[in-house]
Amino acid sequence: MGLPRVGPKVANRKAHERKSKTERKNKDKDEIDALEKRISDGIQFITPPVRFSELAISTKTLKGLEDAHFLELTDIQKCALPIALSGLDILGAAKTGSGKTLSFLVPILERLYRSKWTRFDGLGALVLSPTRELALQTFEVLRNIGRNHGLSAGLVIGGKDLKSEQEAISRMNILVATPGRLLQHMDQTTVFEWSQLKVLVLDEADRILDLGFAKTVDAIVKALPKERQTMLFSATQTDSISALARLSLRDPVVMSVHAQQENATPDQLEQTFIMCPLSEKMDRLFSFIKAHLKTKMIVFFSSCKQVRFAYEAFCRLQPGVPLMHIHGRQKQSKRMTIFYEFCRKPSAVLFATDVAARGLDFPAVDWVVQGDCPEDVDTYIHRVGRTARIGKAGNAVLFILPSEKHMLTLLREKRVPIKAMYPENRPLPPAKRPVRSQLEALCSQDAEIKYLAQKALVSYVRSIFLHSNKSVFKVEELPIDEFALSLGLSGAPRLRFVPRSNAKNDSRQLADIASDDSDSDEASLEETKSETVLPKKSTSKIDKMFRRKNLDVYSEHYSKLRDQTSVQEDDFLTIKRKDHDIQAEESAPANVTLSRKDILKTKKKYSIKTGPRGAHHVFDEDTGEARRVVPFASESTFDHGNATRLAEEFVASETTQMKAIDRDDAARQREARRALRINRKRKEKEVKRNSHADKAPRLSNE
Ligand SMILES: Nc1ncnc2c1ncn2[C@@H]1O[C@H](COP(=O)(O)OP(=O)(O)OP(=O)(O)O)[C@@H](O)[C@H]1O
Repeated sequence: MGLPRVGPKVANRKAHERKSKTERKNKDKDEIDALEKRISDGIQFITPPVRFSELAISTKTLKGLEDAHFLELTDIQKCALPIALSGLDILGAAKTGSGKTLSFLVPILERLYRSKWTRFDGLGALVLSPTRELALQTFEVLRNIGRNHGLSAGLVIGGKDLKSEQEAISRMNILVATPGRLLQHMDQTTVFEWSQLKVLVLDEADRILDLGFAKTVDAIVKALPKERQTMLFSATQTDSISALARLSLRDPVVMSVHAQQENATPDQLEQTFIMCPLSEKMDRLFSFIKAHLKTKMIVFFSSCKQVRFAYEAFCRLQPGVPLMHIHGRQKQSKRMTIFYEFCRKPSAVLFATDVAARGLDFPAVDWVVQGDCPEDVDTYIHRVGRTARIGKAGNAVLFILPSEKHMLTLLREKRVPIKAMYPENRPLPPAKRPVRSQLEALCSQDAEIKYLAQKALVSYVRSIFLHSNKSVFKVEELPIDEFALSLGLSGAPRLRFVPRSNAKNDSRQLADIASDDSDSDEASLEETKSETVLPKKSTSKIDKMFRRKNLDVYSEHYSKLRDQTSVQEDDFLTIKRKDHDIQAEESAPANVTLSRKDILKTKKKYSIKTGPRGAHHVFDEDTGEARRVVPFASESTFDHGNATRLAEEFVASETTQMKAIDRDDAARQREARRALRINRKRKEKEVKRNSHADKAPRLSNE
């Protein structure tokens, strides 16, 4: 058998293909030579470019940009692109929504194109993003503008099958990745090769460097080749020299595009604050949503528990606008669905944690509402940056407590122009749609809402306790009981970590909190279980009943949460709290096994104060807590009695107790409502008095 004969037609086609391939190669080579010359001549620096077509970039990239309707450069792009295209390292800061993404994606495509990178050359560029959502968004932009190049690009963010990622990753020329998952591949994927890498980008660099990613990023950077271009971009610039040194930037060009401008936030962004007591927040938030039904709004809270409570409670109150919520404890697929759904809706309210605060490009957001005071000015800037993007108008409102008013000074110091929504020297007008009584009703009828309200409260107070800036966040000034009432609860749960003046075990309290994370439902659940619904000293039957009833709710949630969290593959989406003032030494006791002396002390204290004499106890070796040993009854000693009678007796006693609890609950709610009524009337009178005073003729010296 000979070789298969090739017909003249096929041979012609192959020859034609070869010819056009050679022509294409030659054309590319000519273009690359011309581009290299323009770049080395520094032509781009002579006349600052206005349009993408004026840059020294390939026709393939230019076409991709034009097809995506990117024609003119934004300020940061005008500054960064000529420098990045010439291969220099960059440290870039520019306002939110100013177009930083293209400032590094275009240079990546160009660098690989000019190096004649092929799919067989392996990894050429790496973009690190702090969150999966941001990575996905960057990847989409890259796919859009890079479609005419023959390069391969991959998204490495976890949440997907590691094996399938492992197979694909070795073929990728450009990767957009979150640090945790990338490091996992560097460790475990043997075929993954990065020794030729030319460009490294850190998007939202300050966050990647500050918030718990440091070690991961260190490990990644250490493994990458030293000869590379490195670019860092953020809306708020990091100035930590050590952080930058770790990334081994070579004489980076530092650009702070909007540093000279009067404001650190977009000029077309209208920023206001409402200073109101904590106990009025829910009323005012709901009223605000009701007053802006035809708009698209993001409402930020600092923990996912607050997000969940606001979302679930407001859903039941049906404000008349679609409500959504997004936080770090949801499954990745769910977050994606919510993200796209919110993008599509013409009007909607999205309750969110700071997982949505950075980099995400939600189109046409009218309002950013900050339901609680952000941790610092940078977080404020990133949150409000979800609106007023690329020259569009936008509005932001910050709900702030009177005790947090120092934050306003900090904001103004950092050139954030924020003004009061209502005149500061007068009392606030009453909320138009108060929801307190509805929340009360919800809490008493719906165990889930009550559970979420308790958790939201604990989590909020904890977040205030953990914030490092004590001139703004003063946990001791929080009106916790009033806040509890405003959430619909009949009282505040016990909060072990709220500092008390005579607290002897402060370090232990601190340790309890340090071991928790504001966005970590599961971790704090254990604590909340023991703190809020299982007060250790409660002894009445009602207390016991209350404990039993709520434990069911908790345990149901607990198992759901366990299911939910077990499918999450990596943890870097969880917002990690930044440098709060809990020192390592302070937090140590949580994990330290108590000394024998300490255990003996605890044993003694317990037996003297509380233990029944002669009872048999065991002591937990780790915590030193004493438990009474209840002996099992033996077959012979256990009196079974009549099962039906026992059951009837049990049901009867439980029913009596339930009724007692209901009566007690109703009385407490009546009392709370009465207090509210009195308060409201007092305020109305005050407002009336003030308005009369305003209308009264003024005396003048003239
Ligand atoms: N040259 C341009 N012309 C028109 N639109 C642009 C241009 N560059 C970027 N955009 C659009 O502006 C929006 C914001 O861009 P981008 O997300 O890159 O901003 P950013 O500065 O990274 O924001 P953040 O700091 O919030 O992450 C996007 O919708 C993007 O498509």
